Amino acid sequence: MVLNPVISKLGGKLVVLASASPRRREILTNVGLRFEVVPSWFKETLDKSLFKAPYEYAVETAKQKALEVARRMQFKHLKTPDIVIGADTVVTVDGCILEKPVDKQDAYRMLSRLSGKEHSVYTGVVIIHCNSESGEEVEYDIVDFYEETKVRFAELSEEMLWEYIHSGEPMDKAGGYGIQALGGMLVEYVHGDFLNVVGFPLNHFCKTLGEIYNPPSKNEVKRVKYDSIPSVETFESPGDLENGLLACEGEREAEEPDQKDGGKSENESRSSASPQWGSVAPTGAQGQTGWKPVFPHRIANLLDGFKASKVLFAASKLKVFDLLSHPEGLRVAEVAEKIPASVVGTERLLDAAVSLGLLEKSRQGDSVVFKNTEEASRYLVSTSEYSLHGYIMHCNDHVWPLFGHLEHAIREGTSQNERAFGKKSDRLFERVADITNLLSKQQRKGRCSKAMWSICSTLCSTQEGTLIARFRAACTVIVPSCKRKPRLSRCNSARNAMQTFEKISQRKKPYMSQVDFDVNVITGDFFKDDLPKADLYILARILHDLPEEKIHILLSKLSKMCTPGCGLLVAEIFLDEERKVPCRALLQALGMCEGSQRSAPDYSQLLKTYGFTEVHVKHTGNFLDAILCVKQ
Ligand SMILES: O=c1[nH]cc([C@@H]2O[C@H](COP(=O)(O)OP(=O)(O)OP(=O)(O)O)[C@@H](O)[C@H]2O)c(=O)[nH]1
Repeated sequence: MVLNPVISKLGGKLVVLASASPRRREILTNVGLRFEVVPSWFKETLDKSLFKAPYEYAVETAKQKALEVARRMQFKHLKTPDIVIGADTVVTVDGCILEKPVDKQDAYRMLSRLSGKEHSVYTGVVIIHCNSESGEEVEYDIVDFYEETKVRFAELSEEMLWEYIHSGEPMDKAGGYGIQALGGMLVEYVHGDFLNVVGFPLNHFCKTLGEIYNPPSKNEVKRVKYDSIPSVETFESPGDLENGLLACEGEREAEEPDQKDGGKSENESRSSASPQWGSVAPTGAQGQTGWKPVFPHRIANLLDGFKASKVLFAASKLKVFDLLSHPEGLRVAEVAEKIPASVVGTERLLDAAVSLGLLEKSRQGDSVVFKNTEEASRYLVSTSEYSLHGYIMHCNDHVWPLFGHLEHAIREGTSQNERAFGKKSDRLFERVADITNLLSKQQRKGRCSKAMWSICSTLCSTQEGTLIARFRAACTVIVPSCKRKPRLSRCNSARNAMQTFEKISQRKKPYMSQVDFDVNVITGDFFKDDLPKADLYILARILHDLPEEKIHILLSKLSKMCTPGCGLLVAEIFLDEERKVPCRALLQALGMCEGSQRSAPDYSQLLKTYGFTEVHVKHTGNFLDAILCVKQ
């Protein structure tokens, strides 16, 4: 392309736009860029008081949006994009940052503030190059910039303001107006890049690409190791709501998205991810209607997805990751001998695991050796502290056969236990026990608890001296008794529990060493047996798979046991309110028996009827989300 040789340099790369903004998509599509759209789930709630200037806030938000997508794609979609583009647009007036209005009143506040004045529009843009070539952890080369445009509004009459607000246009736009449409009528002048106001400074973007590809100046490229990426909490803490130098009084910029009645909530933003999660066929500069075929990455990945899962399962079952934790690595023949398996089959398995990023392959003299990646050592070795081996085996031995009968499950609306295992059983844990019947009693116990244990490992981990309460053969009710702090006060108990959950769900530190209470293991049946007394009860992956009447029995029991101030932490995957995401919850539902997946507000409502009041909801993006309640 003569007009922009830089854009054409991106051809053949997997470019991802980490934005739900239709305007950004259109601007980039119009110049012939081929890309996928994966809207970011990053919540725009960074503490504004931490930034010296508004553009720094916009750039950092753009960066976090893009990084969230880069990381999610790598782990959830098993593919690393080449380039991720993120952007964030804010309006500043009188030292205040205005984002998207949350409702009509908020739009009114913003627009009346802009009336008759000049303001600045900043768009922060981040271009991330994801570098996974070295076979090590993905490195992110981050280039960022911002663009400022000055805009002056005419004096706006009340009538004009309200008519514009009632048009609905302000709601998903920074500063509450769309310069490209009706909002253009409010504008007296624009100094600077018009498209920057619309949400994407195209000219600056192309110049930056030019600098990167011709070639980059080392000083401008910040190379960031994956490990060193600052993890920004996407859950709003009360502190975020209270602080914020640049957040203006009376404005609701930092409110919980689900309280917004106008702006795009997190749920909406998340749910828009699915339909757009595919290749965008650009109309191109030649015309608006010409569709060009593009490779359907998403469908291709889905086609191969089951094979990739099965490679993970088979390698885990054959204890390949245990063998390959050997520091020097092993040759194919050595692995084959130890498994034991055929050399040719082993080689295929190891090569496939390398291609999936689970193993590393290198040359040592004349031989080729395989060893675990860091991630495999951490999560796939059966004896590792954070091992997911039990969960993987549960997926292989139980979930996999069930999903082989998915068409029947859908036609009949029932779980396919009988078809898969030749035996009717209506509860998950009984089924887990069924498939372990072949094992010795001791092994059976281990298998059940291991499977559930590693599913719950985002919540807790074993350590000498710590014990977990087990009911119905699976360790899913956890009853910590605060021995060192005999009884926490109501408020402390709640806060401590959630902080604990947050720490352990981040998977960064040895979980239980962070926990300041002891945990007792009690084996039993939580429907029949008495529950032990505790200050905090944790129901991890229990409620979703229970029918209403069993939920009632369990929650009534817990409600009776809990005195005011006692906590109940429910860990499940939370659906969004429109039941569109997360994918993991909806896929899990396909194999469920009598239960149902719920959203956080559904759980909150359910628990309320048993006297538990919601204190905190945590969407982790991990295996489990959590809702913490306190008994009133
Ligand atoms: O004149 C206009 N000004 C601004 C816009 C649009 O406003 C939004 C700005 O919001 P943000 O940068 O947070 O982007 P989102 O839409 O939330 O999408 P992300 O997924 O990237 O967070 C942006 O859409 C601008 O296009 C406008 O249209 N006209």
